[in-house]
Amino acid sequence: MSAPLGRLSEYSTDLYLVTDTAMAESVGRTVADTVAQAIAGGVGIVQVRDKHIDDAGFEKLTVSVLDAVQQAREEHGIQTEIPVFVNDRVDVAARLLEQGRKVHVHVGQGDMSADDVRQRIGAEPLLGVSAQEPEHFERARSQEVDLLGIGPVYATQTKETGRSAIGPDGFRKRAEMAGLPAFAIGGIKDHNAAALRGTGAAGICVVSAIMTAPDPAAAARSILQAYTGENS
Ligand SMILES: Cc1ncc(COP(=O)(O)OP(=O)(O)O)c(N)n1
Ligand SMILES: Cc1nc(C(=O)O)sc1CCOP(=O)(O)O
Ligand SMILES: [Mg+2]
Repeated sequence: MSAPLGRLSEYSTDLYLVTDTAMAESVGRTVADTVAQAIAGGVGIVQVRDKHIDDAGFEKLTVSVLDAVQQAREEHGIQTEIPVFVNDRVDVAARLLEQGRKVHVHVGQGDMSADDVRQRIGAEPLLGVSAQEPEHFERARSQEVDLLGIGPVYATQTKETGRSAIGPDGFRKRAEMAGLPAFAIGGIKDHNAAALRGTGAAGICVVSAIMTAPDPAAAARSILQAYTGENS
């Protein structure tokens, strides 16, 4: 059985986009443009992820994404808020929060601990944690964590995870024991997203299939349809 969505229940959780600057640039787009187009296709959560720029550059990138999200919502009449997560950079997130910008944080097992992140950003922002093992789930349940990213579900070229793909069944088993809203991540494309339907996922996370797509709105729509089985 999947965990209740908790504080995520006010959002559209089915499709979560994690950005990659180099991928967007490789097809001649900015991250902000790609995010705006992906929102038109149904993305409901965004995470800003860039391992190559410094904190000042990352802060600027995140502000450009926050502005693009706001504009896209206005343009497409989207009432539901679209949360923007900062990947890893807790100091940047804290600075943006101090400036009154609404951001959230996602960290992995090798990053700052969830307890320390919570201490730094306060109670209000959402906190996501990558988790693979039962002990990760148990620890996250004892912390103020809102969601888990579990993967890689399929093989991925985007990140060297050092772990084998767990497949939809592996994801289902982990989502069942997680006790927190669980997002599937890793190698998810339109041709394999349907296998994640009914696995207890709160949603699916996608990087390359949207960031490198010639038409990010069409790509998002197609992955979302495959996953939910519904036509938009
Ligand atoms: C939603 C989501 N799930 C998992 C990850 C991976 O996080 P992490 O293990 O910290 O690896 P990096 O993304 O930092 O390389 C994620 N970013 N988002
Ligand atoms: C950032 C990330 N984390 C993963 C994990 O398994 O924790 S897999 C991954 C990259 C996913 O990219 P794509 O959709 O292009 O395969
Ligand atoms: Mg990380």
